[in-house]
Amino acid sequence: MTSSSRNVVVVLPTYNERDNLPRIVGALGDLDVAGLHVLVVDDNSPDGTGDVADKLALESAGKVSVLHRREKDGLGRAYVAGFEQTLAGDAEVVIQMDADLSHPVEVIPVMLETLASTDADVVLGSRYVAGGSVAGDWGWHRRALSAWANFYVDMILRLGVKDATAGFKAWKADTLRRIDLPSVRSSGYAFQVEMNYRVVQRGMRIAEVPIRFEERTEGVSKMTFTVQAESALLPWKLRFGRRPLRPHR
Ligand SMILES: Nc1nc2c(ncn2[C@@H]2O[C@H](COP(=O)(O)OP(=O)(O)O[C@H]3O[C@H](CO)[C@@H](O)[C@H](O)[C@@H]3O)[C@@H](O)[C@H]2O)c(=O)[nH]1
Repeated sequence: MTSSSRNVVVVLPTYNERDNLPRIVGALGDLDVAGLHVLVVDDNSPDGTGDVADKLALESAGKVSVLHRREKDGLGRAYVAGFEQTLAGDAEVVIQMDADLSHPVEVIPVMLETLASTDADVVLGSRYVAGGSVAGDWGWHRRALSAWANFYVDMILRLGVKDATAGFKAWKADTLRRIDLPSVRSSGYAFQVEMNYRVVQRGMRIAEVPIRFEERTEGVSKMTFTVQAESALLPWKLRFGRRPLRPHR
């Protein structure tokens, strides 16, 4: 395996993550995963995250690369751009994770093992299966909002997953190839739900492995009212819109 092999590509979307990025890239570099590559997708962050990413890429001997986008366009579209660039290469697995260290890098080998040893088409890091948890500093309102979001999504879409809004996933590259990525429009929580919906709609299987979700210590969440409103509407659009939920191959 050479340093430029890219069997497993971790896609990290960044918007104002200057302080977090070196830490997460360092933690990923310490993992014992053959052919692991990191693709940072930065939306021209005003805090200079793009420059930090370029420096990390220069120092990485080909293990880190950067996709610069012109302006902030939402987490969902940043992922889609990163996935599309990755699928043009030879990756077998694509990991999606936040760059703010809220997702535990040490679970990546578990996710890879689950993808390799089960019939799962995608594995998600779940806060709500046995063994999963959220950081103790989550206030009651955040816990309630997250629990409500999952209840709401399950009530409308019946996706069969405990943590439908989770943002930490390991995708078989072929699973992503079977999803019509250019037509994915949503962002934030809604992006996670829409991607799960696409998987289930195509008769593919989602597995969940437990994670502990940590609260970010640097920078701020980009969650806005618009993102929350989009998330509230999306399940109805998926269920009753022009692309209703119906498994097909
Ligand atoms: N490139 C780019 N990156 C973005 C953008 N918006 C957010 N990001 C990046 O996407 C990651 C997550 O953004 P946060 O704003 O920190 O998300 P959150 O509120 O903590 O929500 C997370 O957890 C939810 C529940 O699991 C998820 O539903 C949600 O998608 C996200 O993963 C971070 O690395 C952040 O820099 C954007 O417009 N462009």
